Amino acid sequence: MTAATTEPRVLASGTLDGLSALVTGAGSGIGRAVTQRLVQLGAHVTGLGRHEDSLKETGDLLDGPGGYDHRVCDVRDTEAAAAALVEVGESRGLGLLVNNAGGQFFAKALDISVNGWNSVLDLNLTSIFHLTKAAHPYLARTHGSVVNLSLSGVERGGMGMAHSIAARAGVLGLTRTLALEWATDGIRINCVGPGTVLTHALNDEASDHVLGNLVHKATPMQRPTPTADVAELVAFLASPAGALMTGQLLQIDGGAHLGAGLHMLPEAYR
Ligand SMILES: CCCCCCC/C=C/C(=O)SCCNC(=O)CCNC(=O)[C@H](O)C(C)(C)COP(=O)(O)OP(=O)(O)OC[C@H]1O[C@@H](n2cnc3c(N)ncnc32)[C@H](O)[C@@H]1OP(=O)(O)O
Ligand SMILES: NC(=O)C1=CN([C@@H]2O[C@H](COP(=O)(O)OP(=O)(O)OC[C@H]3O[C@@H](n4cnc5c(N)ncnc54)[C@H](OP(=O)(O)O)[C@@H]3O)[C@@H](O)[C@H]2O)C=CC1
Repeated sequence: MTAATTEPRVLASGTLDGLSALVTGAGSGIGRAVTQRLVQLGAHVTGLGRHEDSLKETGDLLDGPGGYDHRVCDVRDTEAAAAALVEVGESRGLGLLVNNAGGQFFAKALDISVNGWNSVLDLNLTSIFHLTKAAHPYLARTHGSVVNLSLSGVERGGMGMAHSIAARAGVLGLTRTLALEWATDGIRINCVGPGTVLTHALNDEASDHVLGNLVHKATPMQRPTPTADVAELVAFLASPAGALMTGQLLQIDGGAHLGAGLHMLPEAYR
């Protein structure tokens, strides 16, 4: 199954002129699409990830008036990730942090070891707490924002994803709490919950049969979420049009969170 090619380009060019952004997991999939769109709209993006080659490839694919550089870093090394962010903040300021790096393995809760649990929680929750906290002084200066990549259905549960759902529900709680605590600092923080996005990463994790179930049975609109749609939503939240959006979970999923979603469909992950 291959990704849809829809390219929503709704925001006007120049919308993010001068914005300084940091995107984790910028070397592939959603993170790469977000980086591409932010740069098209005029932002300067620093991409973070563990693999130099894929981060460089993102840079090679960019077209637009903004700028791009990258840092190789594992976000689970919370000190190194915070240091990379501070370097960006000190050198050119920071107006947007996109916590996109994440993922999990699919397993029933009874088959998840303590180590497996911790590795997914470290990646999808703890790293976000540390990086977002490190961003506070810089975002306060710019009245900037944070976008956390979450999951469609995060408020309901997801078969085979106990660790990941628990982590993302934690991120949602963190998001709503920081939206309250940091509102008077002028900082906004939101979650975007994509449905099935046919990135290479998901294709590697799930069979065509599973992907077919996710798209055709678990998604009322019966189509996957294109990376470009997610990217446009992230850009919207970072733009002046999103100036009063904070503490939100925006699910961009063709209705998957409503009830026909994977949480209702045990066979979705088999
Ligand atoms: C089918 C439903 C689809 C839902 C819709 C879509 C929702 C979400 C989509 C996406 O997120 S798309 C992106 C998909 N790609 C990924 O998620 C890949 C990312 N995964 C990883 O990077 C790694 O798996 C990890 C989660 C970071 C773990 O990596 P780490 O290097 O820390 O792991 P290990 O050291 O190898 O193992 C740690 C621990 O975990 C246990 N474990 C690993 N895999 C499995 C498994 N498949 N089942 C059970 N347990 C597993 C492993 O055994 C280790 O535990 P111990 O053995 O030491 O106890
Ligand atoms: N695809 C989908 O259907 C959906 C995805 N999501 C979420 O959206 C986000 C992006 O997913 P997607 O683009 O599909 O997946 P990808 O695997 O393509 O993207 C994840 C990116 O994060 C980076 N990354 C992973 N672990 C680390 C780490 N420890 N430190 C730094 N960077 C890391 C990876 O690069 P590298 O390996 O080089 O470090 C990779 O570029 C994830 O959080 C995912 O769970 C949510 C809903 C649905």
